[in-house]
Amino acid sequence: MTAQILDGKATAAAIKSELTVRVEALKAEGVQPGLGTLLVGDDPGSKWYVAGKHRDCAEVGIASIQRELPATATQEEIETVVRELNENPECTGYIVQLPLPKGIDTNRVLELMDPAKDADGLHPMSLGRLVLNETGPLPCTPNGIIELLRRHDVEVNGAHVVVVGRGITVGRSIGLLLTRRTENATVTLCHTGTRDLSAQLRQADIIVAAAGVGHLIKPEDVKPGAAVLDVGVSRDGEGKIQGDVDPGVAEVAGWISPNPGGVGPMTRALLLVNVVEAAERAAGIDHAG
Ligand SMILES: Nc1nc(=O)c2c([nH]1)NC[C@@H]1CN(c3ccc(C(=O)N[C@@H](CCC(=O)O)C(=O)O)cc3)C=[N+]21
Repeated sequence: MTAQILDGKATAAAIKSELTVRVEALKAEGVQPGLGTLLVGDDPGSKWYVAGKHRDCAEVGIASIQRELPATATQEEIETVVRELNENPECTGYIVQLPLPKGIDTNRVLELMDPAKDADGLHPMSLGRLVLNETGPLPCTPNGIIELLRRHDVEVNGAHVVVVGRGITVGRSIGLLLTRRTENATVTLCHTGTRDLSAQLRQADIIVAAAGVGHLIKPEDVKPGAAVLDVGVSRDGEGKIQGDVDPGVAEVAGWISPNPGGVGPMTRALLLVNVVEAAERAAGIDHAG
């Protein structure tokens, strides 16, 4: 058996074409959504991601507001740009590209952001709202994973999802989405302290691999027919990017997300969703959909 593909690239394209329609509707109401990005330093990877986000914006009609600071920027200089973006009416949502340089208090920067403009869904206010079942921006990668499953008709309701990794952007937050009554999954959160990871994984109907450990998930860990989502990014001995899922898993799983081409494009698409929804909320348009 070879797993069916959870095609993130195609699904992200479909979401983007739906967003184009919503952006047109906003423009008809006189609202122009705009995504701001703050990039500090000159890490080539971060530059590339940020450029990709602005390319996505152009595709769906969202304006781009780009702010850059050198790697030597101080906490105060970064916070000044955050305040400017908070007040800039052209910026309806924004992200501070992570990680910030060493020595910068990241949480202090993020807490300074206007929660109404949080495009990542990772502001403490947004995460708090998620815990409290209130509407607000959702974390992009978890939301992208759920949307990817939904659009491929993979049953989440009643499923046992085993998540590997306790990072803020994926591991810690995805359980909050999956256990809402609308998703209705049962979630086990595993991490490096989990005693018998293989035993946990073998119970899973759906595996979310977000540990950042190359090829951590082996074919023998996977229940035949399970859906496996590869979120991980790490480098092998030769510096080549690899996912958390061993290629052999495709022979056992029922569904697999390629990496690249799976969760990454979905993260970017759901960022755009957050920008459009924030602009809709600000304009008093109700499109929770
Ligand atoms: N405030 C903030 N928000 C983020 O969302 C954020 C961040 N900081 N810092 C860095 C990480 C990383 N990240 C990626 C998103 C999409 C792809 C993506 O689309 N990757 C493509 C291909 C990448 C390639 O070919 O190199 C894919 O998986 O198919 C990758 C990485 C968002 N991040």
